[in-house]
Amino acid sequence: MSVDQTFRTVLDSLDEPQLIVRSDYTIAYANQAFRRRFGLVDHVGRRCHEVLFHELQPCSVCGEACPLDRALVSNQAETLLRRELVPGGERFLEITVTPVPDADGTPAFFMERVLVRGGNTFGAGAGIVARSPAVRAVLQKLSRITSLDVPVLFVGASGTGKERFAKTLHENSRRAANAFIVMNCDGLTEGAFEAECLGAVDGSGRRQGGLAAQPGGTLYFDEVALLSKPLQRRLVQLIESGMVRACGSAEARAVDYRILCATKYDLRERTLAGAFRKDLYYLLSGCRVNVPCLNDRIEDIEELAQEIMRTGAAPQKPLTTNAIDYLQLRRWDGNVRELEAFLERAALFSDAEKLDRAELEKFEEEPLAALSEQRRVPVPTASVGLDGSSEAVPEARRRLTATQTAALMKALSEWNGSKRALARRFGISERTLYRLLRKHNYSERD
Ligand SMILES: Nc1ncnc2c1ncn2[C@@H]1O[C@H](COP(=O)(O)OP(=O)(O)OP(=O)(O)O)[C@@H](O)[C@H]1O
Repeated sequence: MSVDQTFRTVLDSLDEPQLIVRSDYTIAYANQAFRRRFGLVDHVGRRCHEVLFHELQPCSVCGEACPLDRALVSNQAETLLRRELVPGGERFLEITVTPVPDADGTPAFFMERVLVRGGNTFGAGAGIVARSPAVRAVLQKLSRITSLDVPVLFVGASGTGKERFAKTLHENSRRAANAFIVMNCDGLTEGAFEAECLGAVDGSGRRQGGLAAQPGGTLYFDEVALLSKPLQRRLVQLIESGMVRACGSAEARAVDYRILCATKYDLRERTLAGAFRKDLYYLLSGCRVNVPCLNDRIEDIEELAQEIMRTGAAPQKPLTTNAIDYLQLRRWDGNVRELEAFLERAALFSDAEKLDRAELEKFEEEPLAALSEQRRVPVPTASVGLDGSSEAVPEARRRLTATQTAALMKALSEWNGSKRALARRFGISERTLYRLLRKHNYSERD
């Protein structure tokens, strides 16, 4: 059964997410509302349980009731409410499956309407992609601390989404209606800090505006590791007392802001080296949220890619299944920001109507990771608290996951270039590549 253009147009005009599904659960069509709501591009041929619940087996095999199975037997519409645990809470999917009979009365296909009902979902509606366990764990952690006013330290490599998660925390907190202010700590002067917090000095020597005048928001210190020593002291005062005092003034003013900080550096190392105040380290490290590298959350890549296509500045172009496979197997040492830049470059400059793997490969650049490795740029490593406790800080890992290794072995059979170029493409050293080849008994004949 194929879905003709007129039928597609009708389905796309509906506001409710609808799938057209065959009795073997494969999707013949997903309307625009569905694709928008569940973030799908290449859906045709995939099965509804994969798309909705990320299950490889049909729901009934996984011990869940299936409205399609029921509709097959009853030959009438069947509705089911399915509870799902999602980051920070739960949600309910109301699924109604309606058989559409052919001329002899047997179901030719099924219409499957999927509505998201109620539930309390942290980050819902904020466009946060959280299919991977790693990001779900982050949202879970954030949901626990959203109502507290404690300072939070976001730790993760550049481009992983520290600011995005911090903003989501703000938007889910009681401070959501007030400002979310970003302070860039790199090169921040005491004067600029005071002006931001207490307002600018007017002609009569009085301070006007500033955060003290618009209380109740969230203050995000971007790259807190680079804050100067005098400002570190003032940040300690701000966290401990909620007050800021202008230099040379006896008067302190309350700055009612929740403090969030972020860094890609190992703060413990900086503290041990004397570059970061111990008291500030302890104030911040109590509530630390590690934001994982994109290489450690490949389950998110498909939806992120679609989100980027949908919201980016470049013209929206569909990504084929092999393009998604490629994005999932490639390394992203520049994290989500690199994915955004790569897809926007391809969407902007490609002449093709849709982007497949071959088209994407045309827009590859020399991986920065290879260059930075040559220059020995330090990357954040595992962090151990001053008290001896340890927590893994995301880092650009040099090891491939099992899926990536399998992909590499597959890519090798089609690869025309040098081993060196292949190793670079996968972000590993040539030595690691040869070690993997030996491990997998790969010979040139293969
Ligand atoms: N889970 C996610 N869902 C949707 N978008 C995401 C997600 N994670 C990251 N992003 C996007 O990735 C981009 C980079 O995020 P962001 O600027 O917050 O990174 P960062 O870690 O603060 O980077 P830097 O340390 O360089 O300041 C943003 O466009 C952000 O919206």
